[in-house]
Amino acid sequence: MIEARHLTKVFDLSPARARRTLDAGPDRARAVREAGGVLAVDDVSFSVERGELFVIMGLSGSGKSTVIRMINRLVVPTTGSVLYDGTDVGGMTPRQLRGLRNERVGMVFQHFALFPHRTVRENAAYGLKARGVPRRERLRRADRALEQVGLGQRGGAYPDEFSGGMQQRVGLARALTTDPDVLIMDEPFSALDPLTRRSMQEQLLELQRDFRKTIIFVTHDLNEAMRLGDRIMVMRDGRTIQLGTGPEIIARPADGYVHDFVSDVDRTRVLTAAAVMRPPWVTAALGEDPAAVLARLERSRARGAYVTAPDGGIAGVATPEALSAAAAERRADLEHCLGGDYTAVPDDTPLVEFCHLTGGHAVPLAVVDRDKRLVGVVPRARVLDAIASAAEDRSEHA
Ligand SMILES: Nc1ncnc2c1ncn2[C@@H]1O[C@H](COP(=O)(O)OP(=O)(O)OP(=O)(O)O)[C@@H](O)[C@H]1O
Repeated sequence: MIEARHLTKVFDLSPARARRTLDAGPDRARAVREAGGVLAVDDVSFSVERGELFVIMGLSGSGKSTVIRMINRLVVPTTGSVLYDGTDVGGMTPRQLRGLRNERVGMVFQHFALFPHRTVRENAAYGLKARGVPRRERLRRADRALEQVGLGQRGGAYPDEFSGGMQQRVGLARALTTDPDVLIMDEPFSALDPLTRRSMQEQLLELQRDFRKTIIFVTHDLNEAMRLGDRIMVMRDGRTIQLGTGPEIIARPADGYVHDFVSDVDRTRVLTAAAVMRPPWVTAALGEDPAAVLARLERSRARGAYVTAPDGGIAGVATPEALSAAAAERRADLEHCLGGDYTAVPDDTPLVEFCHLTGGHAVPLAVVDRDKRLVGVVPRARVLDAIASAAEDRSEHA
């Protein structure tokens, strides 16, 4: 949906001089600095899929805001380009660019002004006025957006009756009224207290589950990035140092800087079942011969076989005892062997939520995908390893 190619931005030099300086030698940052400029973003490339929540994370001054401002060309890149749905934003006419900013891309900032003398509903509808949408339609859309952010009944209130978190929801509602394809959120929750922040994050995830917007979310808080991001791009000094999913970044930090950053994160909340699972030892299909499955079980010394139904979902677990009985009775399929007891969790369940479920059954915890198909298993030892390494990391950091 959005593709950024080799974005580079130099401030405080003319574009021509900036480009000459960038070409001057290998140490671009230094060359720019010596010429009196600031290399805010240096050769950053990424693409954001439709429906993805893409997080850009980095400390203050790492170039995050400059990157997102280049996406809708509020900042013009020195070199590089942005493609929006395949169209080069740099080649858009002023009119197309206005359309992009007003209708297709919504923005939410950390601080934005609500009009104190207007109701929350009117505030939420504000963005539509400039677009010439009739008043009745404006208010209807504002009500719908307020509903989406959990303020459905409060449209008649005035901003000063609202807490910081509620005001920020009004800002989000304002961005949603135009039903944009993409939402760009620049540190939207940074000014909120931790509890409110947490509840806003949950609200955003809920909104995302229901509406699947394409969201680019900027934050300097790694825990927030991990909680929200489908993928996270870590920036430092204008460059991308790592791009991946939260569990990928935790498991394999690209360098010491990212490692130091992630050692602060509570891994038990970030590591998912998918990140710690391994392939199941023995699986079987419902129509199979019990004797053959029993032979496989004995070879692997597993204590049960996960049996899948024709639709791919788990039908149950066949234990060695049930399989031997069926084999003795010369039964032709596994239908009557499904006695084994097991538990399954979705692959995106965090470790902290499933660790107590392991070890309670003869077979390891089953991990299933969205269509309830078996994708892996988590034996108890795997969980203990993951928790131990999480704890080790925390004590190292302390
Ligand atoms: N308009 C500008 N003119 C000159 N320098 C700028 C301008 N905007 C940003 N910079 C510089 O570019 C670098 C990157 O800034 P940017 O605001 O993109 O970082 P950031 O990661 O978003 O930081 P923050 O979280 O503090 O907003 C910084 O050194 C900043 O001082």
